[in-house]
Order: sequence, then structure tokens, then C-alpha cells
Amino acid sequence: MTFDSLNGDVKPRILLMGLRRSGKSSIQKVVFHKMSPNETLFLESTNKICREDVSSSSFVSFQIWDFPGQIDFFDPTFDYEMIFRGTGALIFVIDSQDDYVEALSRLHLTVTRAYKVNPDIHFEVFIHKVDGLSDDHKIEKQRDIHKRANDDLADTGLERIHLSFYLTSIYDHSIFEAFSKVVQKLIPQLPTLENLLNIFISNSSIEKAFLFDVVSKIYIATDSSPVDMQTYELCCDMIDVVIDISCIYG
Ligand SMILES: Nc1nc2c(ncn2[C@@H]2O[C@H](COP(=O)(O)OP(=O)(O)OP(=O)(O)O)[C@@H](O)[C@H]2O)c(=O)[nH]1
Repeated sequence: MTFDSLNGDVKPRILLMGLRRSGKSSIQKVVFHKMSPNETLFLESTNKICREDVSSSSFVSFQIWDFPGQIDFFDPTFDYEMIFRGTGALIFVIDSQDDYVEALSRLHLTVTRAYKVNPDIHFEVFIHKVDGLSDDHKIEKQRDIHKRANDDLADTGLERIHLSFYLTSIYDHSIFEAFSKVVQKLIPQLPTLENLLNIFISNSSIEKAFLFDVVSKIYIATDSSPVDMQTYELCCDMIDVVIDISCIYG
């Protein structure tokens, strides 16, 4: 993990990048501001970098930087070296309902620039807006995007760059699950937390344990048994019920 020592800022940074209208601001609003997915239809286009501190617990503490659709790496006022140097994860959002040729070339440019400045960045690709696609279509898109993005890297001799892919939508829990996995990579205590949860489930009759950040519904850690999406969704719904009840009676 890298920290921005220049600003005396010790929070890891997560960048949200991608073409215009790919869904970056919607993701941030839905996950961290409880905006309902339908309300994102009225979001204005972002025209400057928006930074936000997320620090709801000692484990979940980072900054999110939402970028405008088109950043120009050749613009002298855009100090991308400083930005990438302090970055823990770069999320690149691709609109799966649109033609993604341009998005893939932008992804390649962004990843190669960032990697040169900071090879420790985790590169995360959100194949977004998959709510409109059938299950077969989703898998096919993911395979195609995965192949093309890695081929582009191999063509420039950069196959050592690892890209992680996620199918996401703000209309279901997939965006929370994907964000959880991104955030987990930035938590140095993750192996310890996982171990503690393993001990917890083996000493109780509990089947599966998640450690949640209640505010965002991101799970910070879970035991080492596989995550079943339905269990995760059930836990998210229970958290909503608890929050609603505590708003009424709390
Ligand atoms: N169907 C669907 N639409 C989505 C999803 N996420 C975002 N959108 C829609 O995509 C449109 C663009 O979303 P924004 O969040 O403004 O996109 P952006 O990438 O921040 O755009 P810029 O600020 O212009 O760079 C909005 O109308 C959203 O409602 C999704 O998961 N599914």
C-alpha cells in the first residue's frame, strides 16, 4: 500500500476512472451515500476530480477520487504522477451496454501510465451495467473484455500487469460485493481478521461470518469458506432492517 506523504495523508486512495457516462459517480453515490439506483439517472456529469474521505471504522479508511470521463494525460495541469504515486487501487469502469472498444484503449493507456509510476497499484476493472444482460451474455462479455485487455498488455510486453475483473450493477448487490473485494486488498489486517472469523465459526454453530462496515455494506473480511451471493444479500438486507428499526427507536 502506498501513502501520500506529501500531504501528510495516510489514507490509501481508490481512483474511479472510465469513459464519460460509464457510471463512476453512480457507483460512489449508491455505495457510500445510500442514493437509490433510480436517482442516479439525474446525476450531472462530473467535470473535475471529486475527492471524498471514507472512514467509518479504523479498518475502512480510504479516499475515493471520482474522475471526469475524459482526462488528458498530456494536460500539464494534471499531475498524474503525484496522483498515481499515492494510489492503492484503480477501478476502471466499462459500460457493458455500450461499445467498449474506446473504453479498452483508454483502459490500456491508463493502466500502463499508472503502472510506470506505481507498480503496486491494484488494477480493478468493473464491467458495469450488466443488469440489462442475460447470464450467458454476461459471461461472454467478461471473457471478451478479459481477453482483449490482456492481449493489449501482452502486445506491449506488459503481461505482468494483473487486472481483476468484476461484473457489476448498481441495481443489485454486485456493486457492493465488488467494492468489498477492492477494499479488502487495501486492508493490511485482512489475514488476521480472516483467521479470527475462522476461529469464530469453528467454535460456534454459525455457518458463515462476515465482518461488515454497516454504513456502506462493504464486507471487510469473511471466513475462508466460499462466499455465496445469496447469503451476502441476506446479510445486507438484515443490516437495512436493523438500520431502519434503529432510526425509528434508536
Ligand atoms: N442500467 C444501469 N445504468 C447505470 C448503472 N450505473 C449507472 N448507470 C446510469 O449511467 C448513467 C451515467 O452515470 P454517471 O454515474 O453519471 O456516469 P459517470 O461515469 O460518473 O459520468 P461522467 O461524470 O460524465 O464521467 C446514469 O444515467 C446512471 O443512472 C448500472 O449499474 N446499470
